[in-house]
Amino acid sequence: MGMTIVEKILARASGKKEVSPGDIVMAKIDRAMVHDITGPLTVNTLKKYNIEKVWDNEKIVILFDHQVPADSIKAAENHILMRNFVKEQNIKYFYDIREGVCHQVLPEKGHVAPGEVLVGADSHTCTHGALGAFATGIGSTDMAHVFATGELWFKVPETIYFNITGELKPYVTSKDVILSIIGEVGVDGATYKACQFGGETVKNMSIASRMTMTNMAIEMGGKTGIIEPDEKTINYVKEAMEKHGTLREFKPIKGDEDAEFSEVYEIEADKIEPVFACPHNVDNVKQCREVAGKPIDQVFIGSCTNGRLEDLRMAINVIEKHGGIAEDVRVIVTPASREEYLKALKEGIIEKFIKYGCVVTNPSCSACMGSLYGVLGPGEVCVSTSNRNFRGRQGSLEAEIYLASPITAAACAVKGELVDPRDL
Ligand SMILES: CC(C)[C@H](C(=O)O)[C@@H](O)C(=O)O
Ligand code: SF4
Repeated sequence: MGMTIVEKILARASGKKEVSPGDIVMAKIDRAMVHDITGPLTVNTLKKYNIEKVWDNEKIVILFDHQVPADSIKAAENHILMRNFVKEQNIKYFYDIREGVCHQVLPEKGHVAPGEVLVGADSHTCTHGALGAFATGIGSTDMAHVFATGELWFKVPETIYFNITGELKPYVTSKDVILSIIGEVGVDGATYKACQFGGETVKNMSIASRMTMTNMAIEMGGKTGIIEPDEKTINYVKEAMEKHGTLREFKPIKGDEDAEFSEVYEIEADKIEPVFACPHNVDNVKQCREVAGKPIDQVFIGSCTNGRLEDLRMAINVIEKHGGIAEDVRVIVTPASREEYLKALKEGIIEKFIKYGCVVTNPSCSACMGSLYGVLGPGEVCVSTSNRNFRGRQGSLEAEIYLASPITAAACAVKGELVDPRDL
């Protein structure tokens, strides 16, 4: 019987010829990542078990993104603890407060390659599956095991295949595709499954748009999101590695022709409309026109879902076309990384955001989870390009978050209310 890409990656990483869903395997880890919030727990667990040396100081990536620059004494203490650990263990890849969100920084610096196994102490590690790796979020204590041994056990997941064909309509983006999928599947409809996205629509997407899709696999319970590597993937990865001195050999893997999926969804791209995930669940997905007209207080354009150059471009185009943002709406723009920020700066995008009265912040998780700034007060309504809209996610339990694409979010910023970008 044929194997899916995920099965083949896990088989190779555990030294087996064949694996099937449900098998327990011990896999070798190619890259392991912790950030400023999850790292301290991993380090303290290592200390508790008297582990003196990590398994490989060149395969661990440590990065600060959630609370940067430190916004509290607690955050500053976490940073100190992690900086000390980096020195003590001679960790080769350490990115202090300046680089941006882990799920953009790792791919762009060449830390993710097709066919590899990547674990991160962050639930959106599934993002990296857009590059054809098996990538998944794990807990900080499991991460301590990885830091100590370079291995971790996995139950081989079943795979759901989303076959997406046809062309997306104008004003519809990969964010609308993934939100629509989650609306159909439900927040727990893919629990512990690998969510594989394919078809000509995905093939035509940029790597950034693909990352938006795999990023949100966890929002339907997925163990990972994955897209088979193609020429675009290989070029992206090689370029990133060459640019940052992380060049290494990697062997891309694709699924077998006769691989078995637990479910297959056929999705027609031209039927997808601009949508919002409405409060307070990611699967509460409605067409923009169904909820249009509600006044809003804040718009957040950023995060590991939609803070990349193409997202910033899409947003500024809408704002510029309509001559600016509504007077009483706060718009927070956060590039996902320093590199994306610099590119946007060179293109003049940042200057335009500032000119129109948007607040442009340093690359970070920013307002995404209310852990840094852009916190919402009671009764406030926010349109966000991020990936979670749970009660209290960005501050007050009485605030409301509508998730949307950068085009839709920008349209709402222009109008000062929920709107379908085609109706501006
Ligand atoms: C802080 C971190 C553990 C958390 C996660 O794992 O996802 C955060 O990034 C989030 O998006 O909620
Ligand atoms: S940007 Fe948001 S979703 Fe992504 S890692 Fe940061 S807090 Fe988590």
